[in-house]
Amino acid sequence: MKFVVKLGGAALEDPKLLHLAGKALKDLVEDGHQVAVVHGGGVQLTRTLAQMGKVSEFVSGLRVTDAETRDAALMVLAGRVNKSLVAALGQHGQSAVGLSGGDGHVFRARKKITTPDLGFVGEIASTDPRWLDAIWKMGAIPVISSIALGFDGEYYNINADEMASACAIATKADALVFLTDVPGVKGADGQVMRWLTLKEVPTLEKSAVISGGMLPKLAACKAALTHGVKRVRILPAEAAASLPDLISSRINEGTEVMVA
Ligand SMILES: Nc1ncnc2c1ncn2[C@@H]1O[C@H](COP(=O)(O)OP(=O)(O)O)[C@@H](O)[C@H]1O
Ligand SMILES: CC(=O)N[C@@H](CCC(=O)OP(=O)(O)O)C(=O)O
Repeated sequence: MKFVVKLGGAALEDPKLLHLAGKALKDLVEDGHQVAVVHGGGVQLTRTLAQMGKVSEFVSGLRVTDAETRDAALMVLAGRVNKSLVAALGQHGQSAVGLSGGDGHVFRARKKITTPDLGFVGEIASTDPRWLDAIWKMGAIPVISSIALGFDGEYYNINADEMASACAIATKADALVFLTDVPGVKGADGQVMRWLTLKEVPTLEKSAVISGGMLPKLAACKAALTHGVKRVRILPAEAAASLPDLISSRINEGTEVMVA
């Protein structure tokens, strides 16, 4: 099976979770699966920006990104966070190749047109997954940061959930899993929903049961499901070890997002 696993910044903060996730990813590869990792790093970027004296501002879960913020995103996401993840996989004896969307033109971006304007925030305009195939042929895991190269020569900051769904669609993945810092999507009663259909999402958004970072995540789930990705799950990073159980549907953690 082909898995795209998205690792959120909050999960990457905790060395124990990183260790757990790294082991689970290596086990999947050992079992003969193809695995691509797309990572975030929002928390880490916010921290670096604060050190630079910049306050982070988000609109519907997306960071307002001026040129200085975009350059910091390159430094933090494509740099420190990406390389740390490659190193963590290496500690498990799993080789990994770090790249951002610009490398090999795997992901090209265009500016996201929004009101208000978000600056250098992009969306994926085209993909070329051949480099990912080459990395898989070598038995390695591609580790992809959420930066993509525009046709105007500028790098764009892409929400990592959106990048993960673009990756799952481009590679025709069987499953897209979001490893995150919450036990799943919580409903109006505060309980984790074991299943969530796309039809239910707009009502939950209108009543603000779903907000913040969960908005782009569910938009990414929808994009993947409507473009042929069969399994989409939001999973607490603590449950990373149960990733292989996803294949047999024996998994009892997180929220399975479904078309209907
Ligand atoms: N209904 C909901 N259920 C769970 N989390 C929610 C919900 N609505 C908003 N959230 C927020 O979404 C966040 C997860 O998104 P995000 O911070 O972007 O995670 P990640 O870094 O893994 O992408 C949670 O920490 C939580 O604050
Ligand atoms: C446009 C936009 O908002 N990009 C995100 C990219 C990182 C990300 O998405 O990280 P998490 O998955 O850890 O939240 C940002 O700047 O925070």
